[in-house]
Amino acid sequence: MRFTLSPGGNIRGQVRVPGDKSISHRSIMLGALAEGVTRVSGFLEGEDALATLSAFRAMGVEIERHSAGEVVVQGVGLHGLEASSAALDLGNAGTGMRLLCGLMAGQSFDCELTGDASLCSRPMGRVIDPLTLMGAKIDAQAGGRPPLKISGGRALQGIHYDLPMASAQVKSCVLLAGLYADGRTSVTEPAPTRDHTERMLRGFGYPVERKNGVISLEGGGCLEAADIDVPADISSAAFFLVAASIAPGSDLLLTHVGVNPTRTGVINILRLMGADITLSGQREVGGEPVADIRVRYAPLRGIEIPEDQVPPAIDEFPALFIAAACAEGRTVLRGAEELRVKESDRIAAMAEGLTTLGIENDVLDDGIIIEGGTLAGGEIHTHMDHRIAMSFAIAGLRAQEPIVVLDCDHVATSFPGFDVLASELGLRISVQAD
Ligand SMILES: O=C(O)C1=C[C@@H](OP(=O)(O)O)[C@@H](O)[C@H](O)C1
Ligand SMILES: C=C(OP(=O)(O)O)C(=O)O
Repeated sequence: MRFTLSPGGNIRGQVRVPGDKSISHRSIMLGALAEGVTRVSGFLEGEDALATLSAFRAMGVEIERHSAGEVVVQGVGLHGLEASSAALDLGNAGTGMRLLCGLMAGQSFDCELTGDASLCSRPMGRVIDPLTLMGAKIDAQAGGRPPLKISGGRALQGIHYDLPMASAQVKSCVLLAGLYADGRTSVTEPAPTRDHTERMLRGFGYPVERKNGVISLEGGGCLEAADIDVPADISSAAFFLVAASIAPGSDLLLTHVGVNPTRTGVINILRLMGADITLSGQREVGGEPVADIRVRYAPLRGIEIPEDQVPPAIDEFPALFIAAACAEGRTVLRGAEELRVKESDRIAAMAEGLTTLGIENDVLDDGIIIEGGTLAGGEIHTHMDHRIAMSFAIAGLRAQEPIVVLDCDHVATSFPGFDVLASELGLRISVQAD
């Protein structure tokens, strides 16, 4: 599937984008391992979260899908999973695989985890290392890549782990393994990362402590089922925050968006660039802060992105690079080497596409320098990365000529229905089969 963007247009209206991907993965995992029935609403029916759902079904958990976004998980308790007869296929999802590694390390049975070509090229050493220290046995392919074979029946020991990189996936993996470990498991992070795992564990009645930057829990407890209302995904809303900011005449209301402070880097960065973004109706839903976000067109200027905003905006940089391309002056990003190990190398993939559109940029090991300018048209390669596809789609609003975005199938991993919603809001997008 490819997107064709006709130049111009603006973004107007009101929309609730699909559910948060991080919270959707976790709702299935913790719901499955809880005692009792967990009802999830607002679940993201994207391929990544559905792969996690299928993995737990394959391990004997009854999970019903009702009307849009309503999912009912019949918890089996921390020790109630059954061995799957086939490898568990996590598709495109780094989150699914890395969090599952932690949980599977604590089971009594062996399992194999696999995924698509993108996932099988991503580094898993970052979770294998701490899990091995805890006593797990995990065999990987060359370079610590999937497929992974995780041996069951290992006695795990609580450890303290200093995360070498700011990664919520690694933090969550270690904490989830800690549920099965003897004694206390604790982590420190080089910078705060999304804390949905900690919040949801607490919501399921499992004590998680945070003291002087050390996050810890004691193994051997149990999870009690709790209902979960998944907020709209700020990472999906981000495409429209940028789209409305760059297209004159835009005025958009994004409703019920998750605004957990570990996720709002995109709002902070856009505001530093001059964006007109206001939050209203701030409330808490199931332990997660939620708000309605209004965004109106405003001229943007280039900035040096503060490094402390990198973790809370980690998935939003492809979209933010489009904002930088449309801004007046130079934008500099450093300290973001993690972007190189996402679904694609997002620094390289974005630099390539920006160059195609005539935007000057310099690639750094850990970031990029982008000179704002005029966007031409051209053919963009997504490297099978959903966020690259949607970022170049919104670039059409400011392009001089049509943009064709090739290989857009992966958009369904995080944002099913993106093209329809974007078109309703004013993006001049059409979809063709490859
Ligand atoms: O924990 C999570 O749900 C996620 C953590 C982040 O990955 P890292 O932990 O690799 O930074 C993010 O990029 C990913 O989309 C979702
Ligand atoms: C990096 C992402 O997801 P994951 O690591 O779960 O594949 C993302 O959605 O941008």
